[in-house]
Amino acid sequence: MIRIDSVTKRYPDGTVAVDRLSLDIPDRSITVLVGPSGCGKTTTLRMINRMVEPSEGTILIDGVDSRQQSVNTLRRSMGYVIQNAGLFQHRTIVDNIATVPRMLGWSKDKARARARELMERVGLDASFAKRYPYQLSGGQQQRVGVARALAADPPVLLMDEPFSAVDPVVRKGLQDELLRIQEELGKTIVFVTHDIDEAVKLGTMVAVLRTGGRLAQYAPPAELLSDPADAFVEDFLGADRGIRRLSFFSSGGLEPLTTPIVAVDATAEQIAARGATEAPYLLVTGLDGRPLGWSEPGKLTAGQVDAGQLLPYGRPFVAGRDSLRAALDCAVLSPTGWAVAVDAEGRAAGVVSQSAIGEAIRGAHAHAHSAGRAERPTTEDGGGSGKSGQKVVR
Ligand SMILES: Nc1ncnc2c1ncn2[C@@H]1O[C@H](COP(=O)(O)OP(=O)(O)OP(=O)(O)O)[C@@H](O)[C@H]1O
Repeated sequence: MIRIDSVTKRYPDGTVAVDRLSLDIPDRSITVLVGPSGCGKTTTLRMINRMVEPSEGTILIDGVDSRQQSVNTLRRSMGYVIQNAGLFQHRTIVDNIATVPRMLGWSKDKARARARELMERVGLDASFAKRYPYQLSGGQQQRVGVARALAADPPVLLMDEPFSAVDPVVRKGLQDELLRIQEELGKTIVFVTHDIDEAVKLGTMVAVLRTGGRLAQYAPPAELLSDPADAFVEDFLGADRGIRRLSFFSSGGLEPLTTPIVAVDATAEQIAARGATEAPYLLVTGLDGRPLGWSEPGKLTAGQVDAGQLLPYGRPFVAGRDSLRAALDCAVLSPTGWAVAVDAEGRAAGVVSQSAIGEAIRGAHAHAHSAGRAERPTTEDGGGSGKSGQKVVR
C-alpha cells in the first residue's frame, strides 16, 4: 500500500500545491486523482516517485518511508506514463520499450524479446517494432508509453493524464485496454485525470481534489455518485450523476418477458397467442433467435412477415451482464419504449418495459441504501478493474 500521510507541497514561490493530503492507495487497484486544473494532481503523483519532494508529511510504501530508499530504486519500482507518451523520437518502438530493461543491464536480445511481448500485451501489432514514434498514431504512441512503463515489471504504475491527447474513440480503447492489463497484471496504478467520466470508469477509488490541493472526497466511484461529500463534488460530478450511477447496478434483477417474442416463421395460432400478452408490440426474431424488429400484433400475418416493415429494435442489452443504465438507454431509444434483452450470443431473451426498469432502479437504490452504499462492480466497457462484484457493462 502507498500511504500519503498529511503531505504538503509548498513550491519555492510560496504556492501551496498540495495541502495536508492523506490518502491510502490500495495495492493492485486503480486509484484516480481527479480535480480541476491546478488542484495539485501532478504534484501529488510526482511526490510518490520523488520527482517532487514533499515539504511536509511522509509517503510510505509498504510501511517504509519513501525517503529511506534511493531515488533510483524507488523509480525503478514505479513505471511512469505521461500525456503524449514522451517517447524517444530517435529510437525504434521496440527500443523505446526496452529502455529500462537495458538500463538494468539486460542483454539487447532479452530486452527486445521482453519489449515484443509487451507490444502484444498492450495491443500493438508486431510490425510496429522497427518503426519510429512519428510513424505511429497518438493512440498507438500511448500504448508504447504504457508498454515502456511496464517493461521492467514494476509493481506500481504512475499515469499522468495519459489518454487526454487522443480522440474519444481511441481514448475509450486505451481505457478498456488499461482495465484489461490491470486485471491481468494486478498492478497498483495511480492515475491522474481532470475528466470525471474517466475517473469513474477506471477508478477502484477516486480522490477528488479541490484547488489548493485539498482533498474533497475519497471514495469508490459508486459512492461518489450516490453520496457526494459537498456541493463542490456534486458540481464536479455533473448534472447526470443519477443516470451515471445506474452504471453500477446490474440488469440481473430485471425479468424480461418472453411471451411477446415470435419467430419469423410463427403460425397464425402462435401469433394470436402471443398477441394476448401485456406488451403492446411483438418482437419478431429470425430463425436463429436474433431480434429482427417490432410489430403491432394485428399487423403480422403468418408466413408473410416482411422484416423490412418491422420497427427497428434499437440496441439491445445483454441481460444480467449489462447495467441498468444500458437497459434504460435501450428502452429510451426504442421506438416502442420497450428494451430488448439478448443473451451473450445475441439471441432475444425477452423484452422489458420502461416501468419495469423504473421499478428495478427503485429496488436497486433501496438495496444500495440498506447496504450502506452501492457495490463496486467491474464492467466490460468501464467502471472497474477486476475486483469483486458482478460483470456489468455500462
Ligand atoms: N514548479 C512549480 N513552481 C511553482 N508552482 C508550481 C510548480 N509546479 C506547479 N505549481 C503550481 O502548483 C499548483 C498545482 O499544480 P499541478 O501541476 O500539481 O496541478 P494539476 O492539478 O496537475 O493541474 P493540471 O490539471 O492543470 O495539470 C498550480 O497552482 C501550479 O501552478
